[in-house]
Amino acid sequence: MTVTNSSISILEQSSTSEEVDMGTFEEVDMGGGTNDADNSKPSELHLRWARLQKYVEIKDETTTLKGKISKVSPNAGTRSSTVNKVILDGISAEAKPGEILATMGPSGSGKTSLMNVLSGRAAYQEGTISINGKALDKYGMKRLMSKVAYVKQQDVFFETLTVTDQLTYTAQLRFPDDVGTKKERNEKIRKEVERIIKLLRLRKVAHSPIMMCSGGEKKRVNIGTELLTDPSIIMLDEPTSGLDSASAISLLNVLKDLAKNHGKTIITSIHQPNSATFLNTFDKLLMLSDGHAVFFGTPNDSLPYLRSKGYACPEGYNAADHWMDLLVTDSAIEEERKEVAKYGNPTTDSSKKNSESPRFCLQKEWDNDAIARQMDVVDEIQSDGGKTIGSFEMKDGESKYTTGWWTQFSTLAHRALKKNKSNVFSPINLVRTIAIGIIVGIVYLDQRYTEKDVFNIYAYFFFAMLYWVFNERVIIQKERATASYRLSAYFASATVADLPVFLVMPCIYMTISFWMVCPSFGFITYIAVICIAFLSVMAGQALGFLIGATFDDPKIGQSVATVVVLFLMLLGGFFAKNIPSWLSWVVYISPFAYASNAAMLVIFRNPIPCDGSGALSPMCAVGDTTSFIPVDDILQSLNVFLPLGWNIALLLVYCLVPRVFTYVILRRKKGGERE
Ligand SMILES: Nc1ncnc2c1ncn2[C@@H]1O[C@H](COP(=O)(O)OP(=O)(O)OP(=O)(O)O)[C@@H](O)[C@H]1O
Repeated sequence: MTVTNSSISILEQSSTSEEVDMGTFEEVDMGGGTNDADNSKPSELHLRWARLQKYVEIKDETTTLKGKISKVSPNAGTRSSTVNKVILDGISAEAKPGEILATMGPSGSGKTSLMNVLSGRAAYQEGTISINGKALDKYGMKRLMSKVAYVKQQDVFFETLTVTDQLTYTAQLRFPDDVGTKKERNEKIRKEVERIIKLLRLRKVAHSPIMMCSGGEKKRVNIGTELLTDPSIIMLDEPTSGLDSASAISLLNVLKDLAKNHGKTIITSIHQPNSATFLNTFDKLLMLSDGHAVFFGTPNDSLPYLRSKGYACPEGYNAADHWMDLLVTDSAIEEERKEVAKYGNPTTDSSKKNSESPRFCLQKEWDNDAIARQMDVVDEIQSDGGKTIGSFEMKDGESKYTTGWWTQFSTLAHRALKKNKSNVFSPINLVRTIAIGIIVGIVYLDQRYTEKDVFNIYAYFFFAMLYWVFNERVIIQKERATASYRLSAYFASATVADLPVFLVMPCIYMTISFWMVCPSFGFITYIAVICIAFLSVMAGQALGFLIGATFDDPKIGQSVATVVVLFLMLLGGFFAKNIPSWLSWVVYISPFAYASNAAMLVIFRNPIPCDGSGALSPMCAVGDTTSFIPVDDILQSLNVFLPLGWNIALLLVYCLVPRVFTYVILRRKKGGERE
């Protein structure tokens, strides 16, 4: 059994662009009409969006607090206690191949939301997104998702893998299976990984574990992972956050190189760059405030624009800082604005002050319609499920995965085993396991197959079955969003790769303690007991998976696991001799019970000789050294139920059923990821 008390954690990996199909960009329909993209290379994608509107329904707490029954939702037109919170309000702009578009704005202005929508990872309610002049419908958006590399804010890595390993495993998952023989495929992957390492200047750390890399290097590894599929559009959510200025500049230079020399379309959100970066690195700037666009154009043009609105940037002042100063509203002014909105007195001082707030002025002044008209697509909107949108087409029956199940499974299992190796077989883990084996061995040293040792033997084996429950970790890494592999392959690989974690250490522990505690029981009993311990461990692992998958918050998962395991353990046999009858059913759902039943059935196969101690009186009288206790009596006194086969079968059920439920839960969660 292996439900942990140390950590049940669910890690979310933001491997969001792992669905990329290799080599399909050539097929992109360039679209017709007058777009700049007409002159672009086949692999280049010109992304435009017009009048993008996104809102989410939120509970109107003021309504609830005041006890109102309902409130009219502004857009839905129905009576309800929810209101629509506008996240993006009619945003229009474009990102061209060879250019870097920077989105800037205060925290909460909608930068991440915009990128989520543009990459196809979040829904939007109104507006048009087009690629090379073709508007995308729902299916086109889905396919767009596979063409965009999306580097999220947080770096998510298997920290113990080296940079080269991380890139190689990702490439193995994404390169199509049918690019020649296995050797040719591996050679291609090796070359591609080398290319990325060179491109992102990662040579120095190519063979270092990721955890040893600096923040800037980690970001570059993250970008490199996304670049493996040679995407045409690269979106980055605040790639420079947490980096010192030298690393930030170096990273931005890499992006510049990708845009200028490799024709990538790059969209990046950024927090207050320095003046030189602001003016010289970005080709276009989209300034957002409260979900509104307040400027779109070149960073250089943004300064005359501000001047024309009466907000000229002071001489020598960082232009990006100036923008932010204008858009970040003083909270006192914001409070007053709310007051005015609530009680409505347009002649008060506060409303006057509010109308003078640069933030609201800039929101009002920006001519959204003019930009939207420029961004409107030339071709009529496609309404055929995206089938005519070049490479966004997905033929009937075509798999969205570029690799087969077995490639996915073996790569993921290999990766996870490598990752586990350094964690699990650390010297400290080995020493701990050996030490515990020896201590338990000393405590129960040299038990004999006689009356007085029956209880000790029972205690030793029960402890052996449950010890690992409280010592191993259950980690389910939910690599959610889209992935370049099937959930089933991932799940199977996670189970297999965790086996060394769950089996090798218990095996070492059992080997040491068994031969110290009961050497006279023989090799067959040793093997049988180890097999039962494995089943017990796997049943516990399954239970841990299930709890881990059910609760997104690892802390909640951990707490639930502790309670569940304690409950099943306490009522699972050894500790529960006179439990109330209304709780007696618990023993039938406790895998501990089946595991210890099976172990007892394997150990106590022959009648037990009485040794005169009277330990099991009245089965053996004091001084009686000639009688034997029948096996059935011993088993009955230890509350063992069901024959060996049944106990093993039920343990197997325990190993399988929670895994099936875990798979279903992960599947449902994965499905619900997109809005
Ligand atoms: N699903 C949602 N439900 C409710 N509000 C949301 C949802 N998604 C985004 N928001 C809100 O929309 C606004 C914009 O969020 P977003 O994450 O896009 O901002 P941001 O500009 O990227 O901020 P930051 O710079 O802090 O990352 C925020 O007020 C956020 O709370």
